Amino acid sequence: MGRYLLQAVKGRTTKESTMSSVSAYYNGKTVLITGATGFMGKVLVEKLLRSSPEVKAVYILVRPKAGQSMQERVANMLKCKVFDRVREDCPNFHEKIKPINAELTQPKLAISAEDEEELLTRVNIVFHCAATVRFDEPLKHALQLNAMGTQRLLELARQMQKLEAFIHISTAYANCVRKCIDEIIYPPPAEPKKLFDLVEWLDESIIQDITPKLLGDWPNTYTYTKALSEYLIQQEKGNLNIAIIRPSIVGASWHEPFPGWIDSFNGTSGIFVAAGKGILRTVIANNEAVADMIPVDVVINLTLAAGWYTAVHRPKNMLVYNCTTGGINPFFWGEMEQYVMSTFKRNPLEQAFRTPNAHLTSNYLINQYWITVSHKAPAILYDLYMRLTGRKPRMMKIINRLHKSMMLLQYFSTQSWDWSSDNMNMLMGQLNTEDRKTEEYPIRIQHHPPCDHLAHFHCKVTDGSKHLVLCGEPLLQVPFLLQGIQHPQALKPSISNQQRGTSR
Ligand SMILES: CCCCCCCCCCCCCCCC(=O)SCCNC(=O)CCNC(=O)[C@H](O)C(C)(C)COP(=O)(O)OP(=O)(O)OC[C@H]1O[C@@H](n2cnc3c(N)ncnc32)[C@H](O)[C@@H]1OP(=O)(O)O
Ligand SMILES: NC(=O)C1=CN([C@@H]2O[C@H](COP(=O)(O)OP(=O)(O)OC[C@H]3O[C@@H](n4cnc5c(N)ncnc54)[C@H](OP(=O)(O)O)[C@@H]3O)[C@@H](O)[C@H]2O)C=CC1
Repeated sequence: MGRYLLQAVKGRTTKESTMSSVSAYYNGKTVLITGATGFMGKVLVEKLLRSSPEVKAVYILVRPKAGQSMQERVANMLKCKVFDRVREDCPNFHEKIKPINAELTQPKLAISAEDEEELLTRVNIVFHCAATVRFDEPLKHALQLNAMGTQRLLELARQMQKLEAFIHISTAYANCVRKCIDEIIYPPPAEPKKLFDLVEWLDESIIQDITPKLLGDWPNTYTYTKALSEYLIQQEKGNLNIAIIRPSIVGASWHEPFPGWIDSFNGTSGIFVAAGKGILRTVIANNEAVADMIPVDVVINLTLAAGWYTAVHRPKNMLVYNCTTGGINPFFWGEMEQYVMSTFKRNPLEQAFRTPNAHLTSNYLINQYWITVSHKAPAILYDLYMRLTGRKPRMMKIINRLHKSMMLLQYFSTQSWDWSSDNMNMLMGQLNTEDRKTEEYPIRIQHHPPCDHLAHFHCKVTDGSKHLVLCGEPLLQVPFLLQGIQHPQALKPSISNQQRGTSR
């Protein structure tokens, strides 16, 4: 093992090596992860523990939430199906995970002095995934978490005695006001410190009122605060070795730990579910615009590989990695519609409201027409039926929520962006022969026709905390869209639960 560690540390790429240099690098290291309870964080923790079983410790910053203590949350998280494979490979993997009570919006991240001391003396690599990804987050909270939280974490990282790399997860849409996005930090939408002062003393309602003015061309508080945090990192990184990863729309896993895992309705996932349930019939989108989706495991591979490269090669300048697919393997929303619809026709979901039949349109009036005819009218009738049969009406509520999310997403479904990917290509070149041979860290999808990889990552949605199972197979439980909807013409599942072979 020592030989591989040495090789990795020296950045050698010899043919004799029999282990991925990325995996070898993390063996023996102490890692700190924020956002580990989230969609991407879980996949990061899993891959790290599975591919580098000798990793020394993985500290995760976790807050108590929804009446659950930090310990309860972590115990629940580790039961998640995404950890099945690592559980099999290394049954004691949980012993490596060291949860730390933290709240990123609080001064000093609300970490106790004792825990802070432990982190400062031990951590070698930081992965910062925590963020609010809600598009409608009030500006004050989005700033406190995405921008100030990042600043606070940087402050902590600067004091870490053994830190080798700090990896920040941003988004490819942080600079979505530009059409061509290079792997550089652009000027921020506003001076972060001035904004922090402003939100400190201004009343919440006044901040809400002036938010559209402050956002300017930015479509939401999420992308705005992610742009600010990139700039803050550039300004305040000091001597730290930092890299920024910018994924586009992150979808279900391609291969790892198994195809199709997802546990979030963010990005396109919720829309696909609504379409598959037959509830969503019309979507504002441009057929010719690129649907830039990337599987979560590919993003995590790139993140870990970038961590290795940053720590071992210590590039002079901070590197930004655009983690996108459109430039390499473009797939368009029009193709997506056909692909998603044909998949649902072949593999109908359980208890669908109607037969799936969603269409994209870029015409606002046509969309409004179909919203009235195909969304609202059936919802009103269905809710009437529910009332008459003594049950609680809920379809209109679902439809309204769907419309709200479609409104927030349409900015991204009607435009295309060009992201350069030179750093991603460079990183691929840096991976040693063993990395390429074993494909342990595939960081881009280039040799598969688009539909091939979509077959995995769009149509397989499995388990997770939200009990989603949509593997080109029936959907089991989807909170809120499904519960209570027992339409007489509900589509029958194409295969049984036993055949499905999932844990739920
Ligand atoms: C056929 C072809 C299609 C083509 C289709 C094109 C679409 C084109 C998309 C472009 C996509 C760009 C993506 C940008 C790239 C990033 O950077 S992605 C990361 C960015 N963040 C996001 O995507 C988040 C967007 N979502 C939001 O901001 C908020 O969820 C919304 C939309 C404002 C809704 O807020 P809300 O009404 O308060 O609802 P929310 O609290 O989110 O959810 C309440 C409950 O409903 C559940 N739920 C939410 N949505 C759903 C759903 N759809 N189904 C079932 N349950 C749901 C939640 O899980 C939650 O359940 P519990 O946790 O309570 O059990
Ligand atoms: N999903 C996507 O499509 C994309 C995501 N990204 C970026 O990737 C990163 C991860 O996203 P994703 O996993 O999807 O997001 P999730 O919403 O699934 O996870 C967010 C994580 O941040 C944690 N968190 C939120 N608020 C706080 C807080 N106040 N203190 C401590 N921790 C907090 C959450 O913890 P808790 O469980 O306690 O809520 C959770 O672990 C984000 O930085 C996001 O911007 C970029 C592009 C696309």
